[in-house]
Amino acid sequence: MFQLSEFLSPRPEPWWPLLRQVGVEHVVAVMRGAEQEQRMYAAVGGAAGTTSWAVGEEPWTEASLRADMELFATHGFTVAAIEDTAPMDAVRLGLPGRDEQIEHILTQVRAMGRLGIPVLCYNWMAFSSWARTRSAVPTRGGALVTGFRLSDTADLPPLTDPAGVTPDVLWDALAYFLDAVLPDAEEAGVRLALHPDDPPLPALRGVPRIISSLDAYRRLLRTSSSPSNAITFCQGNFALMTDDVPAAIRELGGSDAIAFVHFRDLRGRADDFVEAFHDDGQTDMGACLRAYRDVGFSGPLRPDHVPTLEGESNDRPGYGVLGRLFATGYIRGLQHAIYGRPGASPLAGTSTG
Ligand SMILES: O=C(O)[C@@H](O)[C@@H](O)[C@H](O)[C@H](O)CO
Repeated sequence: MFQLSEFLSPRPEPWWPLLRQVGVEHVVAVMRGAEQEQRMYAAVGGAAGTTSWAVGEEPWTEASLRADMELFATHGFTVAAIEDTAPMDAVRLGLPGRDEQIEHILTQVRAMGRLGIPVLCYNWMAFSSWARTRSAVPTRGGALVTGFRLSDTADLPPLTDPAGVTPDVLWDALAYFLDAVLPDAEEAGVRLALHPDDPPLPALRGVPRIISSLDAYRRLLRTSSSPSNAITFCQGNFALMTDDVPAAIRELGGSDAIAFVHFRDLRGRADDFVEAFHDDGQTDMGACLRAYRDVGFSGPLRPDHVPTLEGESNDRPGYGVLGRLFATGYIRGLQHAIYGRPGASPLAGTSTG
C-alpha cells in the first residue's frame, strides 16, 4: 500500500489539522529556504520563496532535518520523503563548484539515512522548476488552474547562458552526480527519485532539458542498477510523454524503480496544456492506481497541482487548501475501491439491536 502524503514546508499553518482530519498521516517535506522551497510557487508566478534558515544552520543538516521532523510530528505527521535539495545548479550543468554542492547533497542524504527518511526527490531542471505561462486559467465551475503554451515562451529570455549546455553535457553531469552520491545513498538506505522536467520538452527558453521522455528514464535506469537510483513518477508529466500512463507505471514500477508518486492530471500536449481536477483530466486515474497496486508500489504518493477554488487566494498556484482536500478525498475513494477498505466488514456500522 502506498503512503498517502501531502507536500508541506516546515512552517505550521492553521489549516494543517484539516489534512489530519481527511486522513493524511505522511508528509513530503521541503526544507526551509532551500532550492525547491524558494522555487515552488515563484516558478509559476505565485508568492516568492524565503531564504530564512530557522534553526541557525543550513536546512539540509541532520540538526535542521531533525527539528523539521519533530515539528511535523507534533502536528501528527511522519516525514515519508524530502522533495528538496541544497542548491545544485552547478551540479546539473557540470560547472565549477559542483563538488562543493555535491558535498551538501551527501550531508543531506547521510542525515536522511540516520533519521529514517527513505526518499529524496530531485530534478534536473537547471535555474528553474515547473514552468507555466498562465497561472489562472478557469476550469470547472470557475476554479483556477495553471496552463502552459510553448508559443508564449518565445519572447522570454534564456534561463541561463545556453552556451555549452547540450544534452550530452547534462547527461554527463547527471552520471557524475549519480556516481558521487549513489554509494552513500545506498548505504544510508535513501532512494534518489528523479522528477521529470516539467513540462517534458527537449528544451525550454533556450536551454536543453533531458528528463522529458520514457526513453530518458530507461537511460537513467541503465546508468546504474543501484536500488537507490530511482524515479519520481510525476503522473502529469508522464501523461504528456505517453498515451498509456498505466503501461509506463507497469514498465518502470515492474523493476521497483518508482520510489515516489505525484498523483495529478491535465489536458493537452507537452507544448500546450492546462491542469485539471483529479477527476477531470485525460488520464484514467483508477487504472493508474491499479497499476501501482499490481507492481507493489509502497512509497509515498501525494496529490500534486490542485485547482484554486472559490474564495481562495491564488498566490500559491497549484497548492490551494480546498483543492488539496478534494484531491485527498478522491484518492482515498479510489484507494478503497481498488485496494479494499481496511477493517471494513459487511456488518460494520450496522446495529445488532
Ligand atoms: O512540476 C511538478 O510536477 C511538481 O511536482 C512541482 O510542482 C513541484 O511540486 C515543485 O517543483 C517543488 O518540488
